[in-house]
Amino acid sequence: APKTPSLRVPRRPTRRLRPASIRAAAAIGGEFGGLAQRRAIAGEFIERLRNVLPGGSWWRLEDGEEAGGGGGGRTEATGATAASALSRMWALVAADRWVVFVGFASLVGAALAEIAIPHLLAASIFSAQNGGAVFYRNAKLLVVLCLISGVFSGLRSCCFGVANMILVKRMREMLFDSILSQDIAFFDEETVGDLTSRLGSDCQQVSRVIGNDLNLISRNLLQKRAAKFAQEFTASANNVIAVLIGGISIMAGKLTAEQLTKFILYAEWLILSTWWIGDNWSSLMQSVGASEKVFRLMDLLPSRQLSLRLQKLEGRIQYADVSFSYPSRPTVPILDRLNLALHPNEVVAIVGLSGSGKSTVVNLLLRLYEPTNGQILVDDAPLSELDIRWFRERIGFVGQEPRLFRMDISSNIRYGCPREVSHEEVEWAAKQAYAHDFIMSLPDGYNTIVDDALLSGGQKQRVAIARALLRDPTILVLDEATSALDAESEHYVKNVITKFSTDPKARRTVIIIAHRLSTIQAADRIIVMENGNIVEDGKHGELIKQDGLYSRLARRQNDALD
Ligand SMILES: Nc1ncnc2c1ncn2[C@@H]1O[C@H](COP(=O)(O)OP(=O)(O)OP(=O)(O)O)[C@@H](O)[C@H]1O
Repeated sequence: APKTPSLRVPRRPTRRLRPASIRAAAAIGGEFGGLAQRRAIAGEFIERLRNVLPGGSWWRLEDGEEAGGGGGGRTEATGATAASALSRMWALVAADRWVVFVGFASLVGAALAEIAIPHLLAASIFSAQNGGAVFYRNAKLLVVLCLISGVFSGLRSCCFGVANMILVKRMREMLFDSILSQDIAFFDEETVGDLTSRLGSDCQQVSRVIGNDLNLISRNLLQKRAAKFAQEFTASANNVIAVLIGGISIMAGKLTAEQLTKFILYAEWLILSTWWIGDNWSSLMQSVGASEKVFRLMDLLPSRQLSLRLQKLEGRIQYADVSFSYPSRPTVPILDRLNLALHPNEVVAIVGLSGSGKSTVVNLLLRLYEPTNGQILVDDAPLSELDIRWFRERIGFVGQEPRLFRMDISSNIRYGCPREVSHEEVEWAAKQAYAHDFIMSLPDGYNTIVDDALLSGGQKQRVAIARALLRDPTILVLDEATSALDAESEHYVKNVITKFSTDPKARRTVIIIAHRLSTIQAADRIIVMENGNIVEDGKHGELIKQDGLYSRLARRQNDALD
């Protein structure tokens, strides 16, 4: 339903800061300052005047600065940005432009019908005095016009409502697409609240442009024009500016009561239309302001991606003098000239105290971030030049807290696999990950619906390992859960890792970030990290003999178990 000023609650007086120009003038002082101050006060007076005139905001309940969608408050657009924002919105709905055209056609139809109503209303009332055919003819016409206006108004609201939904849907899809393709560093800086606000309230506010503002502005503009046009036909009513003068004119016989009534009805209409236009104009500008934030995010491109694809990935990885700081904390070095070489099919465990940089080493390999200095080579090709999608399809990653979706276990294991897989293959992967037995003990086996809450941490990790193995990745990264695994799960994870190093069919390059040293004793090599550097490198037995950090960590964990 159209918004009318009378529906609004009067705005409580807001505390306003004195404009900077007044404060500056006061600070300058003296005669020159006095002149500047007078000018600034005049400027403020004009601003207040504009505020109470049509389109001003004195009756609004919300405070300008405090209101608006989350993450940035309300922004009003200027004319130039409004034109470009409107043309982009038009591009989004252009494929379904017929809805907008039908909406505008109905708008014109409804406005023309409505504008004739006051004229006929007055004519009907006054012809009722005399009774007879004229009255009945006017009354019938009035009913027909009301019907036409009702049907067209309904069609207009419906079409603009549909156009509105199309705009919001397309905008949200494009924005969501753009958010998904951003670099991980983008998410370090943007808060979830801001992003959901862009997708939610900002898109909704933008959509008001078509569904509400443009629609009502056009309707009222049209009615203003039509009212003026109709007014010219109400003879001498044009010469009257007030009811009082009208009354006097009636008494003097210059004007009929019918003419005065028509004039009053049209005059009221004109005033209301003017208010509505002003009101909707400022709302339109706010919607366009919200659209700027949305379009800015939509236009944000992820970092440049290259498209080198190797004939076959063997799984040789080399970190050459890699230094790194997270973009959100550029002054804090996390890795400092790190050198590390992993051979194809090697099972390497990375251990170290919390915060030593283990996950960061893996984040760089997954290309979630780019090294600040140095480079990572994969099969001797710079990682930064590889087609990232192609490379990630060949990497399996099992995080510390794997996510399961609310669907059956079989679908959870298949999730993300780029090819069709049979049930036998799913079962094979589950057996490799030591998940088959516990899955079979569930009420519906592989068809049991699960989600994050229905399985233990160890079981979820084994389902995630099965998911990764089903894709048969050349490189597998396993970030072992830090939270306590039950003894049985720990035993199975240990078995999985042992299988990678001993079973020729299961071999691939494996990187395990380990927190329980008991699980990685069978690894081909153990890398020990401290403060972003590698401080020890060797097999379990060798490192224990070295009596360094690894052996201290191992002793500490044994003591904890005793
Ligand atoms: N996204 C990030 N932005 C800024 N700093 C980060 C980010 N992620 C990690 N860090 C910082 O980088 C350092 C190394 O973190 P990292 O996660 O690599 O350590 P870790 O050895 O894997 O630790 P844990 O064993 O606890 O998982 C820590 O000081 C951490 O605070």
